[in-house]
Amino acid sequence: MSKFKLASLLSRSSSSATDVEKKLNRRSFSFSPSKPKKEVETVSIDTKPTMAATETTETEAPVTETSSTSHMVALARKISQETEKIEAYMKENKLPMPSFDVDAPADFPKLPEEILRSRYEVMSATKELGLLAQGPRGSIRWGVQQFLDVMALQVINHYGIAKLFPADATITLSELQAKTSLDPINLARLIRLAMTNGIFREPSPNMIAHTAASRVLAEDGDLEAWVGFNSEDIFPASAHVLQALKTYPEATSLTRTGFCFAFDTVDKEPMFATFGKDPIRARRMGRAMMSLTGGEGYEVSYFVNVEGGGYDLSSVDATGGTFVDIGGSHGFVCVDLAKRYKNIKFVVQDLPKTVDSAPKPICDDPQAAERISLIAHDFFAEQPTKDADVYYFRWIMHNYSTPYAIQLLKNLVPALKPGARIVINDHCLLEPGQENAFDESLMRRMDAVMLTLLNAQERTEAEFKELFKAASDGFVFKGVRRPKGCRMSIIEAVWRPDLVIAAAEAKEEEVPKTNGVAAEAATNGTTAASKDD
Ligand SMILES: C[S@@+](CC[C@H](N)C(=O)[O-])C[C@H]1O[C@@H](n2cnc3c(N)ncnc32)[C@H](O)[C@@H]1O
Repeated sequence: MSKFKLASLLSRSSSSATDVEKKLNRRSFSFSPSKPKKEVETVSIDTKPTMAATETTETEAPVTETSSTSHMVALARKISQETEKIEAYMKENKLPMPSFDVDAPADFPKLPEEILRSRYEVMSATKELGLLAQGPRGSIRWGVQQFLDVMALQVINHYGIAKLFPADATITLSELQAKTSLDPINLARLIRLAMTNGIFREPSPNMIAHTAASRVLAEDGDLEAWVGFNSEDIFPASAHVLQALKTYPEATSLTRTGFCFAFDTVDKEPMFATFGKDPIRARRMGRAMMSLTGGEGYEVSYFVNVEGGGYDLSSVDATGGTFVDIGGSHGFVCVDLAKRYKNIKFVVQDLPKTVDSAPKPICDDPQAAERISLIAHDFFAEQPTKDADVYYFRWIMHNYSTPYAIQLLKNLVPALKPGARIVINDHCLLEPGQENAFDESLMRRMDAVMLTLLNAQERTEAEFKELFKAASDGFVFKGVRRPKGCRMSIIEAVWRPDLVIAAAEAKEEEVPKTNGVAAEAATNGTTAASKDD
């Protein structure tokens, strides 16, 4: 008997989210130890973690810790050294230094790589120095209360306090109190708590003024949505994660999440369905996502620009092939790709409501627009676009726990032609301490958000590889790349059922495993095959 059931490998394999949940309501391999990370091709900001006791920087005059220099002083010197580099660059380019003064820019301009690196060094070292200055007990005692800062910001954002007076004006506390239905005493106490984080200031007793932070909260609707989504959806949901984990420790179901416990939807509906019924909340989440993904390190250009380490589709372009963007929203990735590649045909798939609300025409370039079609498709059903060259998932896999993610890949199988590429564009977690400290904290928070809302997760390279392997032996994992400066990685596999068939036949004929590519592919998940490709 062949080890590989070819019929099942090539069979149609769609099923609904609920079916998946019933069949596979367990975490299948999340706890498998990952191997030490091999060198990734490119990583974003190449700073070293600063928590290590023996710390050096990659600057010309490294700050080293000697027996006469404490780690705290080494950190303080590093902060000073890296800040001076930032200042020198800003002065040279006649740019203002960061400030919370009301008229200061809300963001740094786009910085060259080494200055960006200095910024990250300062952020990481400052955090570490702050923890050391608090001491271990103090860092925990006071760290655990950070949710109160979120609570103050939640209330201020919800009541639109920042929009109640102009950026260049001051207002008395009583005038501000008169402009809102928020109880006056509570307004005063929460605004003063927010001030400890640079949001508003009190230049003289009972006179309130804006800072650059409160000003941007008033002016930037996407940031307002980001704060609303985080503080009114994720924050209450996170307070129920413990309850969810205690009740359903396997933590894979979309309807048994912290979110579901917080909003009374346990075993009723997943978060996406709850938002589907509430247009205001759905719109807020959409704008919040725009605020995140339009930000530094997430731009679509990182995927599109081959010169900067993006994904090369020129061979697909040469043959006029097809690119399918699964869960592709309004198709903005395909629009950018279509402007670069003049022959590729694009199919954007999403839920009917999303497809219906896409702009028409999809973009202002007719040559690009005519090659992009949008179709309604539920990615928990079998893939309807057959024989495409590339199937692309951006920000999709991290929304699902392992059983669902495997199902998403299985649903492709009936549509795949040999050589079809499956490209996932998501965070890919490095081993602890390999990322710069700021990015690591950001990605691990995102991982926790996924747990909170969807019992989902960010993944390591090993976990992505296992997803493909669990979905079908026909997927050949090709590895992970990350464009420089980008937080998202490009994870790729190719569909090679021929190798599985050959391996099965070889096995049936009792050909020794060492004989050839096929047997190797069958046993180790296909390294040889990817070299072949
Ligand atoms: C996090 S967004 C990612 C959107 C886009 N790929 C991007 O990079 O911004 C997830 C997308 O998946 C879509 N989606 C959710 N459930 C879906 C389903 N069952 N079938 C198809 N699309 C779905 C949502 O409408 C949304 O556009």
